[in-house]
Amino acid sequence: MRTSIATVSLSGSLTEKLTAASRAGFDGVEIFENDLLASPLTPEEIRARCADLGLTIDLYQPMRDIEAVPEDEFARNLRRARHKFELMRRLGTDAVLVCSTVSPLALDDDALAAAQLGRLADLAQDFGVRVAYEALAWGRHVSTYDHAWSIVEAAGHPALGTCLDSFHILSRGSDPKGIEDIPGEKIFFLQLADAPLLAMDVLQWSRHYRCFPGQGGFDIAGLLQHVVRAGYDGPLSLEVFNDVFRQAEAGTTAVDARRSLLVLQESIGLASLPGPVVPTGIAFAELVTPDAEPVAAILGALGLARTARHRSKPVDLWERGEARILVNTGPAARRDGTGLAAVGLESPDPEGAARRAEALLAPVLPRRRAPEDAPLDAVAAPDGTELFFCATDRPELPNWRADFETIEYVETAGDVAGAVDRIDHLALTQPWHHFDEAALFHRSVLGLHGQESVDVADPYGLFRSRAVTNSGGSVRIALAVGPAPTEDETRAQHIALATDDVVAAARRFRAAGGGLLPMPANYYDDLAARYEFTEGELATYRELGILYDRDAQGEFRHCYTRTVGRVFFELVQRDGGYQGYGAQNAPVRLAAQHGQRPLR
Ligand SMILES: O=C(O)c1ccc(O)c(O)c1
Ligand SMILES: [Mg+2]
Repeated sequence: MRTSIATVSLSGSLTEKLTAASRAGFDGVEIFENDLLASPLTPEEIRARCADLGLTIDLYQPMRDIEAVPEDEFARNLRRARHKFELMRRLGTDAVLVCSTVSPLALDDDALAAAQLGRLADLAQDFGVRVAYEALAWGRHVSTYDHAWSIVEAAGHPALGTCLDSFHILSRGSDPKGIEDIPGEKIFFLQLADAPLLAMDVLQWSRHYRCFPGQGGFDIAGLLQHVVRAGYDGPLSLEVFNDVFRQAEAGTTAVDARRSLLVLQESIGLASLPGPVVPTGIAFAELVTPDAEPVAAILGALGLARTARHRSKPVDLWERGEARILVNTGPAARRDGTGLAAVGLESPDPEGAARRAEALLAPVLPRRRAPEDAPLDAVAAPDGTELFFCATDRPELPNWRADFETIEYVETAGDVAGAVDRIDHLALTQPWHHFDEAALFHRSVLGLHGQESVDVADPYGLFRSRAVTNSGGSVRIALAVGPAPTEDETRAQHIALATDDVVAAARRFRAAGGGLLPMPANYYDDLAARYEFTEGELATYRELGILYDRDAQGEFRHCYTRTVGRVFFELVQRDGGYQGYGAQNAPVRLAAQHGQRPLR
């Protein structure tokens, strides 16, 4: 099906919006009246610009407060409509959206509404225009799709149909099954928007919190299935009013939008994409740093050993069990300081994973960073993190480890208490305007499941986190966004290493000279009130800065290292199937971090 996007969904000037929509691969746009009013371009120029960009103008909108009014008022409305139909002729678009009225002048009289919409359609027909009547969820007398349809049906005019908007339908809790009772050719337009499930005034909800399908809590796929069964064959058009997207870069938002439509179409069999290849583990995390020394000191204290060096680049491999961390001191690091730059995901089919990513508009990175490197499939995540699809030590596939030469190192004793053995999770802080996009990206491109989104208060604002995981939990990525007093802190990432004895791990780390993040005494007093601990247990946690959480399945104990540049490490002990990440403790941890000066 053709895809379209309302200009209101994107930021910038009309030209910027159109360019972004075209680059992302949309077939058409809905022109929002305010975008046209604010544009220096004439309607003819807008029409030409769209044509140059390969975009059709599928809808002009909105026309408001037309129907069910006293005759003298309606005469004025028709006059206004005539002006807009003339404008639409210049724009070269033949469909207009009319929202159900919110005017205090409007009467609760369906017969009058039908008669006046019929007369509007008469006039529209003279201009070759079709009128699509949409029920706003907060319409004065008409607020549900079935009510709007009954008025359109009563009017019985060929130039009058209905516009369905998933937000208005689902926010009212209407049953979308009834859509199948509307003849497909009378559904003149379909607007799609998702939204988080919030209990709030529906107008505010609609104007500020809409998001792209798959990013909220509505069953957009289910609704779309009813619309398709009704026989609708017009465009799938995204109409998303969202405070964040209004400020984000239009190009990125448009790609995010198109990705959401592709996934939506795939979910109901309207598009066929290379299937998801779910990663089975984290092969490595790659840090870049201008100065390896502080990073090496922390990794060493965490019990990892430097085991190999890249054959041609200043990259070291540190490992312990299945926990592998690359430390890259190449040129990128000198530009940007210490940070997490790349993640290797163990993939059953690296090439297939990259094909899906590409089909879902992820930027594909060159397969080789240098001629002598193993050809690895890689894409960039929305936050710029490079994701490598890896096959570690599988003879038939290129192996990233083959790029590394083993170096002599002293094997630290085998089974030490508290040794880390793998990466439990990665926490990737997202730029604030990429949060929803990041969650959809990781779910759709990588085939990971999204866990519940968690909001907690941070000393400097709201900290929001949402984890995506594979079904066994061997890949866990916590996507987060939160304000912080410094730029580095808002971009901080962390690597959580799993151990089966966090107390021993923390002690060893400290004994090896590692700096643990101290936690406030008040936190432990509160823990003592909430849970019963064995004799001495809490004193140990207090001494080491270990945090504690519990869910229905099990327990979680974790502590943090000091930050180096924009990176810190967490030691975690998960017991009995605990599924979370200690979000309860995040405000305390964040406050403790804000009070620390990072190591350079
Ligand atoms: O919020 C509004 O006014 C508005 C306008 C046009 C639409 O299509 C819509 O769904 C909402
Ligand atoms: Mg709408």
